[in-house]
Amino acid sequence: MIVHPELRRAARRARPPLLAATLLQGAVTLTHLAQAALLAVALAGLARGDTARLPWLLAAVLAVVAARAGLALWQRRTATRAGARVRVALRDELLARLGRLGPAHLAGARAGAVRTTLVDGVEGIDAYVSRYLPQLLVTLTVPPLVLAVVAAVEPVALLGLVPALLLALAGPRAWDRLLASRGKEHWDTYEGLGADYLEALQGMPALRAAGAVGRTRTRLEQRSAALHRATVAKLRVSLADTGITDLAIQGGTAAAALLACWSAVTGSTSATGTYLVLLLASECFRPVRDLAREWHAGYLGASAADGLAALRTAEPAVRDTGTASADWPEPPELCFENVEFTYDGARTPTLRGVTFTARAGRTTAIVGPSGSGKSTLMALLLRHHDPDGGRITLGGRCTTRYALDALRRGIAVVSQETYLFHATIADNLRLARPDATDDELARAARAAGVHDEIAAFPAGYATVLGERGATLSGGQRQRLALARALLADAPVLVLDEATSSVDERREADIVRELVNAAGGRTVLVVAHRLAAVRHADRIVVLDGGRVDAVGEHAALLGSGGVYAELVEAGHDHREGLAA
Ligand SMILES: Nc1ncnc2c1ncn2[C@@H]1O[C@H](COP(=O)(O)OP(=O)(O)OP(=O)(O)O)[C@@H](O)[C@H]1O
Repeated sequence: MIVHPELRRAARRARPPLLAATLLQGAVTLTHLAQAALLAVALAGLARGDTARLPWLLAAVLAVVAARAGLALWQRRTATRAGARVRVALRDELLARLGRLGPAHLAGARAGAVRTTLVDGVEGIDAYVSRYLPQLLVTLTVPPLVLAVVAAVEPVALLGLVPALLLALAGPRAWDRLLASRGKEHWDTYEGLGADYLEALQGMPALRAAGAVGRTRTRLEQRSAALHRATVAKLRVSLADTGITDLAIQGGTAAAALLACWSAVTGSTSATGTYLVLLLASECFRPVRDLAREWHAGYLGASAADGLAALRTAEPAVRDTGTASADWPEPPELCFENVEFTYDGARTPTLRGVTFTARAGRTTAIVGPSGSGKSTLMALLLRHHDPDGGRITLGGRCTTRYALDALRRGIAVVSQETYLFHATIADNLRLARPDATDDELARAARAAGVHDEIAAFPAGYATVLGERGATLSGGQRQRLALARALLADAPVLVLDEATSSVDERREADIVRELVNAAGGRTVLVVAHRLAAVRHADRIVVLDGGRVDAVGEHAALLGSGGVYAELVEAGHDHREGLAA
């Protein structure tokens, strides 16, 4: 009888249908009691040779059976509705929470584990809440009622029923802690296996390239074997639990029957009373038996409760306390003012006193050696983290004063990791703006340098992409993501290595086209290859988390320093390739 607070909280979301399902479950149980009473009267009549009322009694039994069938169907439907309400509300809440947690949380969590919690964990909660909980309430109320009736008819039978009932309900509680820990063990293994499989599937090209497919298969087999062991261990405890319940039920029923027969033989009870006790003794345990059955359906939910609670209550890396909307009348100016930042657990700061301004409606490039902190700057701008010192302002206001959703909607981002969905090209583009016309799609795709290729596909914009855009080249994927960002029509556009999969000559053209298409937006371009950013209005050079220089291409090149070294390194690399 594990009632985790998370499960109680889940149940509160569907109180009315759950209450109705519980009452209907109670009504179904009462039909069993009514049937037992009618049969007891009929059997007692038969024993006395009185058959006059028999047809009526049998007709009443049939009516009760029919009523039960109807009530059971109604109950099942109501419980399913309650379960669906819990499931939908819980998934919505968890997805919203994941959205708020943002990439900072996902960097530390495994996608497969989160998927398992969201899908299987929530399904388990549904079974627990819609099936186990109503049955639990019925089990706690109906048997005492039956005992009261038995006490009125044949008190001595209580000597068999009460201890057995107490044993059936309280005995398995001794296992609760073990049951909970085995359930958790099983859930953790299950979650880990799900995460491993997802990772192996997504990383198959890398595994194949590294010749590691066989090793991964062996590891997955070991994980599967561990899951099998955890399942058996869990079942063993669960079966011991069920075994005790069954033993108590059978012992209690037999003892009550013997005591009722003894009363009948000694003549201290009427025939009707004896039959009633015999039949009620079995009915007294029916809810307990049903509870044991529903427990197996709800056990997964009870095991997943910790994981769900952890996800639901995980704290985002930043607080969403701002209220300002990000509807700037003009593209906003962006300022980094003395920004300091160190990742959790890192020994050295990633950004040290970064100060620069990206002018409104202009293109600012951020360049620097690998690891200099370019992507971290973008992560701070989008408030995946907040600076430890200094501040970032957009349109003259600190980013923390904007509502997070509004801020992120105001900044369209294309990063080096694009995500395309298993849907048509048009659907993928319209993610950014569902009401965009076909002409607007084509215009954005043209600016991103991908329209001609789309038009050359037999189905054009109706071409269905493989999962994660697997049926496109890396460059095509990036350019589609660029088109999507342009369609979003946000006043600030961030291109974080957005064209790294495009060949160098094409990259410079695309960035130029994009900046034209961005038409007065405030654009930030992070790029390794300097050809792509040499025409930017302003270039910020980062080195080791500090701003090394700010200026235009020619001036930066002329003054030597890190920028000139980067340009030089680019030349050397190209010459090396050409040689
Ligand atoms: N989530 C993280 N947790 C801890 N350290 C991180 C995290 N992300 C980045 N870092 C560290 O912060 C530093 C800056 O990384 P960042 O990705 O911002 O550099 P970058 O200039 O964008 O590099 P690149 O050009 O290679 O993409 C690196 O030393 C990196 O190891």
